[in-house]
Amino acid sequence: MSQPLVASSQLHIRMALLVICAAYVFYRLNKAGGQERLPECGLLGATKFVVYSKNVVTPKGVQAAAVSIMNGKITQVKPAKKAPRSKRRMMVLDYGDKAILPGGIDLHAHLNEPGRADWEGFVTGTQAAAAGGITTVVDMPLNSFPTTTTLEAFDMKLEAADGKLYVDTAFWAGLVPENAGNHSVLEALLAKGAVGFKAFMSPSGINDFPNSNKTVLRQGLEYLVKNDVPLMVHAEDPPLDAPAPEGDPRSYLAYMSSRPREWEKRAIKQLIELAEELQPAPRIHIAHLSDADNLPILAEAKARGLQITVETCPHYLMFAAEEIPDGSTLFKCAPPIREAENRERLWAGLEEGVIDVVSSDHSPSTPELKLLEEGDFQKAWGGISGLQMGLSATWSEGVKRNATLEKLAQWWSTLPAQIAQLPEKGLIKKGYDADLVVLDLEEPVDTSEEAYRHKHKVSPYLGLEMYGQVHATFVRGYQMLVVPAENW
Ligand SMILES: NC(=O)NC(NC(N)=O)C(=O)[O-]
Ligand SMILES: [Zn+2]
Ligand SMILES: [Zn+2]
Repeated sequence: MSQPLVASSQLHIRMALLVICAAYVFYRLNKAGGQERLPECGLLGATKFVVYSKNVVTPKGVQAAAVSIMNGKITQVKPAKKAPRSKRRMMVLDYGDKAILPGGIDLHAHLNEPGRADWEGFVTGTQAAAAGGITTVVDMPLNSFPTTTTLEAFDMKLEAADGKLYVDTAFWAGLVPENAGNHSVLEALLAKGAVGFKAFMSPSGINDFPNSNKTVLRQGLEYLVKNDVPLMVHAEDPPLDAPAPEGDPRSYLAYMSSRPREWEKRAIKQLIELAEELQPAPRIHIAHLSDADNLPILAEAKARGLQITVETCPHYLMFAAEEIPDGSTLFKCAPPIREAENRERLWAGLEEGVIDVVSSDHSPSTPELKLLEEGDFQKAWGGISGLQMGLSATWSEGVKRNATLEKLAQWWSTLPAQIAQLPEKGLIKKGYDADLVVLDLEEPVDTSEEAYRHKHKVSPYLGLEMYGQVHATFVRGYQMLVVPAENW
């Protein structure tokens, strides 16, 4: 039965995107933070237009090229030394030497709706995504209430998202001990359009999303392999008798030591074992890798042909434990941000392709739960707000380490599209969705609170000096104006 099921589940994935897209509300975002409903969907009413720049990131490399767009699709990518002239029926947007990349695809964002929309929600979450050059968000199954582990909960997700999305949005379903062995539930969630499943090997911080051990993961994977869909795993495996955190609750180093490297290593080893034990080979996606010590075993596993993919996050690539002030719970996340030396090895892992993708792991809460005044790392909510900043932060830090635009597009768009199996996304290529981001590589990013479109202005990225400001974001040909044209 596996063949038809694969086809039908992929068809449904596509349909779910289309259904949700049809329910879009399009706004032009203006700098004052207000919203203006566009009279018509589409760029100033145009369904056919051209974007041009001297630095378009195409599958053939960075080229001076004109990208023709019609009805939300890329119809042609034509190398051209100069921008074509606008004609009456064909507007040309000339972005000069700014970079044009395939729109960012963030595989890991907690938008927290329904149930905890006071933490974020679809409106502010997807507006911030557009402002940060992200054209597709894949929403996490937890921190919303209910968690997306049942059919009813998935329906509630879709209903809650209806009419609130500014970028394309797809959904992970949750794999938990209660549904892992119930394959008809997993089947139904895939049929609804889930791109895959997410599981935790450590407590998730949310009571109704319990963690799974290897046996539970195996139960779920036995079904998922038949459908060739990914299982994304929070890979930290704390021992049952893990001691309570010790020391000053405001100390960052005490927090970091309370989630030691062994936890990640033990989890990743088990995931590699599972990938080896099961036939056909399961797709296992390791969420938010923090500990670079795991890179050699991951490289080996990949070299053996296992379908393991790896994600890291901008905060692991940008920050370092030595620089995190005590009491600064803005930086609390799990697994923890480690030392500068570890960060450099993560960059090398990305460069070598052992780490495939960068995603935000945007996991905001209300400001109160971050306990910013007490600065108590043990009690504060674990999760960093950063969906809007992830792409620019990766560029800003990457360029210091000789990262190229081609790599940036791979980490943030091409490979995420492959992992989530989103057809026709992730490349600037004829026939693909016209999802584009225009970046000014040298311009300082506006990291002010006013520019931060998330619900709460609580993030370690605020006020930082970063380079690579987003100038425009196109979602299937619809322009989400971020910087008003007069400021280009
Ligand atoms: N419940 C969460 O949002 N958890 C998240 N929290 C982090 N990363 O600190 C995560 O993805 O593990
Ligand atoms: Zn996680
Ligand atoms: Zn997460």
